[in-house]
Amino acid sequence: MSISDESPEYNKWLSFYLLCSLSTLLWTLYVWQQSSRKYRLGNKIPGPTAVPLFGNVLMAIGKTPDQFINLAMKYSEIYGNVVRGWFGSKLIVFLAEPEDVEVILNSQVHIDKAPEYRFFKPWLGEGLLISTGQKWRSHRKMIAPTFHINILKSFVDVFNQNAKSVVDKMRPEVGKTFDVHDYMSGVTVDILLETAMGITRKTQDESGFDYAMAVMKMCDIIHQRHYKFWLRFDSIFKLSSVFKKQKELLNIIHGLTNKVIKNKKEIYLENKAKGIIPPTLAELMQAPNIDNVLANDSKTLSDTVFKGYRDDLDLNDENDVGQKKRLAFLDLMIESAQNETNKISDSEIKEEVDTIMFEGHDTTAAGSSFVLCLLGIHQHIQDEVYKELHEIFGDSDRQVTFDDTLRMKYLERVILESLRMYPPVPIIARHLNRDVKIVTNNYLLPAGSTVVIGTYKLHRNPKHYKNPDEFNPDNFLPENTQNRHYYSYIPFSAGPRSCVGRKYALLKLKILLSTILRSYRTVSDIPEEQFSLKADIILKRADGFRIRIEPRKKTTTV
Ligand code: HEM
Repeated sequence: MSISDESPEYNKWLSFYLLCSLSTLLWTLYVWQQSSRKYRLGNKIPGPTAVPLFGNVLMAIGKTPDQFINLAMKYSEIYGNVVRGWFGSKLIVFLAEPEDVEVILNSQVHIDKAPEYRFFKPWLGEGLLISTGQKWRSHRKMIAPTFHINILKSFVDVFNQNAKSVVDKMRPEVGKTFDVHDYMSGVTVDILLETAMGITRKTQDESGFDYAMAVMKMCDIIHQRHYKFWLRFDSIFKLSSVFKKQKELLNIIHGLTNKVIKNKKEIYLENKAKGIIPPTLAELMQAPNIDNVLANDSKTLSDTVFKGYRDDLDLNDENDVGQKKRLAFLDLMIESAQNETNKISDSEIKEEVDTIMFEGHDTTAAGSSFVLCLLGIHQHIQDEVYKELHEIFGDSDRQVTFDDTLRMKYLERVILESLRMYPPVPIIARHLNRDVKIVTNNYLLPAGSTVVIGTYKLHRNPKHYKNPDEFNPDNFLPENTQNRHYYSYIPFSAGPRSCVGRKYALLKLKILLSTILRSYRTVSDIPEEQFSLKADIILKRADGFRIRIEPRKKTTTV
């Protein structure tokens, strides 16, 4: 009996053979893959069982941001502080041991960001956060000095005015339960518009508000591209409604940055023609005396905490040349481009301003919101903070000075501890261009893999913090920090690519929080065990930062 090539029997056999051939092909591919160097090295590291071709990617699909955090925590409980995962054929290694983290972050070689940062590219271009190589080096060298302590001191007034304004805005909330992040986010953008772009409250029109909203929504889109697996593919993303939304938002964001840069440049040139020239970056960097370091009593607690990975920010401050007129970061960049100290084009300036606006926004908004919630829970710690503030200010409601911030030692410990337990940037990711050997078990991580540093997990290592899940500002008493591994505390990352805004952020947080806490007591009825966290690029509470505020006793103006 013959089987005709039209018959159902023939089709059945054909399908069977095709399926067998495909399975054999996939199996051979899988076996070949597994024997490759990358797989051999990767599979030495513990991690969940991977499915052929997909690796571990299927377990992440469909997870919401808070479920994703829980999953990551579950695997770190099972496999420890070095865990591998396969994203298809891509090796991802999660690190949470300070010794291993130091190998990566302290290196001048492993400075490339992971491919996921490309989602920021349409917004931030080749700004400091994502650029690499020579471009990153030269821009970092140019931008780090704009965060010089003298420039920061000149922002104290802006921080104070905005802190006062948010206290006023929060007044109608007295006695109610509300999400304090809304307020922290708003005030942070206002401060950034002023300090990064030089747009003051008076000169801000509707576009400032639209810009702030657009920044917040763009963060959300980038986050969606991280956890909605299909949106990772540019071809699919470009067909989605999210892409259309992104285009609209970028028009708003880039529209304002371009407009401001254009105006500022025109003003600079007009002034220059009149002989009015602002102080130059070069002036700031030309220290009359290299030994003129900041006196010890003007060093903050965090200067000590972060001294282990001394970065270019410290070098800046040693070149202290006295207080200067206030200039926004943008003014400084325009000035340095115009006087040809630095080669930077208008579009590169735009990328750097957009980067600062992004990096400086939700990080501090989330950081300050966590502090207010934690103090709302731990009333005895809030009492200590208030006692310290009362010692500094008495009953006066005068503005905070830079020197006052140096005296806020306990508040600083509270901020550092809050950043330990709830680091606004919960993961830092790098792409490895070369093999690297880490300390744990001498594992060799092959070039081409992605390293993910889990700040959240690292900061809760019982080897370095006695009761890691307990909110205890005393973790930052000098006697407790001096023998701790420096890389066990990296809320601002560390090494050459550390956060350039660290000192700015800490100064702003102290002024903002002290002003709020002098006016209100915060109260929270939700204990930390019930916080529902989500890594929305920035770590936040999925359940909202809900607190109540009660007015402090009436103060008298001096
Ligand atoms: C509590 C507040 C902040 C936290 C926790 C924080 C944390 C971080 C972290 C962890 C990184 C490294 C990111 C990575 O490698 O993926 C970073 C980079 C950066 N941050 Fe911050 N940041 C804060 C505030 C700020 C502020 C206020 C600014 C600017 C005004 C700023 C500007 C930057 C910039 C430009 C970079 C890129 C630096 C480079 O790659 O050279 N940050 N920040």
